[in-house]
Amino acid sequence: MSPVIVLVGPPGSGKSTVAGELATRLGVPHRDTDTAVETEAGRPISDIFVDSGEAHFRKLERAAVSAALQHDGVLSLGGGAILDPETRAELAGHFVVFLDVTLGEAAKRVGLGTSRPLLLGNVRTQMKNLMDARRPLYEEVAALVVSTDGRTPADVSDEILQKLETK
Ligand SMILES: Nc1ncnc2c1ncn2[C@@H]1O[C@H](COP(=O)(O)OP(=O)(O)OP(=O)(O)O)[C@@H](O)[C@H]1O
Ligand SMILES: O=C(O)C1=C[C@@H](O)[C@@H](O)[C@H](O)C1
Ligand SMILES: [Mg+2]
Repeated sequence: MSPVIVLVGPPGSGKSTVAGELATRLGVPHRDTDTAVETEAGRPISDIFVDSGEAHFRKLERAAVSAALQHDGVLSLGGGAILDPETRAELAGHFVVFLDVTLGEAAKRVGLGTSRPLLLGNVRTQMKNLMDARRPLYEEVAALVVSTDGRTPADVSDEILQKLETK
């Protein structure tokens, strides 16, 4: 078994939201690696970062990605999961979709909450650094890039399902 669609992209690109919509429309389960890590650890990601550090979070995330790739349905990854070379290698052969978003739109969507520890401080600056560094990695693993600016999760899902049918 393996997921029919895997979504990657920066925070605020809409991976979790769109994956939920795709799963509902396809009538299959939705898995999200951030949720899996939180369930397994029994605490929110923001607490894992503060108490145990990012490196520890990345270890938990690596294991969660590997496990989730053994299940069917639609899978959304955490924004930084593709930083891991083993994860990128494991994604080969899957239908991976990069949800693209501009800096301004992503910053608006994530707001100023504390649930995304890597964006604390100046959200726009952190987001810009993170997007610049990761864009080549998102592109490397993706079979399809879908722009999400000015589009609803339903519009984004329509495009992905249409491409899935003709792939
Ligand atoms: N196409 C869209 N248009 C407008 N708002 C959106 C769109 N997709 C998602 N959102 C909103 O943006 C916010 C972030 O979406 P979501 O949590 O799905 O992003 P994510 O890519 O999973 O982020 P993370 O990497 O932090 O898990 C949510 O409030 C969601 O409702
Ligand atoms: O972009 C990132 O590195 C992250 C994104 C979120 O999905 C979470 O996985 C965590 O907050 C780290
Ligand atoms: Mg998410």
